Amino acid sequence: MTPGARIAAAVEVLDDIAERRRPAPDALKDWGLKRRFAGAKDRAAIASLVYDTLRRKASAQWLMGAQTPRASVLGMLRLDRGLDLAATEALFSGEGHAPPSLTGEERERFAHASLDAAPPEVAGDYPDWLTPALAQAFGPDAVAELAALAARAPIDLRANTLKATHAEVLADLMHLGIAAAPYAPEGLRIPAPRDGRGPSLQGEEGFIKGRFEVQDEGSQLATLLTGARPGEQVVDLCAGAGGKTLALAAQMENSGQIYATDIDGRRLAPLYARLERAGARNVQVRAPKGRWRPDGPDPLADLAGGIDLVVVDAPCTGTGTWRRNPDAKWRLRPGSLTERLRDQEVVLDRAAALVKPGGRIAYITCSLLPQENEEQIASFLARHEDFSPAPLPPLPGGAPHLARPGGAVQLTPRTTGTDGFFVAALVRR
Ligand SMILES: C[S@@+](CC[C@H](N)C(=O)[O-])C[C@H]1O[C@@H](n2cnc3c(N)ncnc32)[C@H](O)[C@@H]1O
Repeated sequence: MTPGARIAAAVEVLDDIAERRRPAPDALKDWGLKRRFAGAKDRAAIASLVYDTLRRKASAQWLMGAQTPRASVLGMLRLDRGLDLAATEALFSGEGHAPPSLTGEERERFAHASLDAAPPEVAGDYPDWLTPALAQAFGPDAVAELAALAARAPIDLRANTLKATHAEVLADLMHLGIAAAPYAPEGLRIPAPRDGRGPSLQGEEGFIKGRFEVQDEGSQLATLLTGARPGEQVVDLCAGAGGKTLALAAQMENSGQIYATDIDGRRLAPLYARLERAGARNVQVRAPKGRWRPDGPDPLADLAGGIDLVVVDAPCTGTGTWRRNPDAKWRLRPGSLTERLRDQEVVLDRAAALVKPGGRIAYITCSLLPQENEEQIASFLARHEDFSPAPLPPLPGGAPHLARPGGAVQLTPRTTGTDGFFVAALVRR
């Protein structure tokens, strides 16, 4: 496909996403199924155009003065890819499968419009209903924080110390331009690929042998902040596919016991093979039969009141991961925030019943919203008088972060260079 034809394809996929309110991966998959002629490089280039456009959707549309997918792509080419008018006109040539040529107005706006007078939600590329929450979280830095969340993320890996040292994984993957991650001791980083197409890590021998996992540095730091120690009895209450379970197993040096569960047993399915590959031997998967309900059978019933540490990697809006999932920011609705807030209350109350006196809860979200973070903790403390805020272990390498009430921390792309994570610790007196 020519570069122009790839642009036309991206506009078509964005049209589908806008008109049918479809998730970007589904729209891209459908497009690919109907266009078998497109090769892997074409598909990757189109996906990268689509995701980059979604990252900058509000500012691109403002710049071009129109709310169409075509305007969004044009604005993104200038704001994100830094293309000039001549290069853009060469792509929008109107020839073959390329999109139609620029109109006079498009040419004018592309060359001269600016974001100088753009409101915060446009300059920061986020849905306007979140303005009050983000202003509460970041004050005058809200736009800068959200702009950093609209950039492409690097690919982060974690050396699995149950199988290999950090230095060994680094040496194994030198051909990918990898370097040590800035803060997480076992972290490694491949810079954000320019064309959005990362290396195929799943084919690396080191991955197949479990010597490393793909995991954002923020997620690695959050796991360290749980303070899980070798020999402890730990519940990973929202284990999902087990990203943090695997990191916890390595942090605990395969000793003590981790009980991994989730409300939805199906989500735990990939965990069995991942544990095997990673050589994690201190994990028991306790899958519920069907979906766990507060009034149904509890796969953790025998553990009540006896656990040193319950890790609550809570269901949340995922606002902190918008770099990797830009589609999600335009799909998020106030109703889903309300639902997540209710889920978080349920998991936290479930965690409280498992902790022994003197034991802890580590509460983690990948959200930037105070309602899901410090406010959720404040409301938990009001419901559970036997718990108090506890200090977190120091962040490795003096990783910069934002301080939150009760010693909690907020990591952000702008401050820490990671996905946005919130971590708080609570101790049962
Ligand atoms: C942020 S994800 C977990 C990600 C996972 N820990 C990882 O690191 O890969 C949150 C998980 O919480 C689960 N969840 C939601 N409500 C729950 C509940 N009441 N009890 C346990 N798990 C719950 C969801 O099914 C989802 O898998």
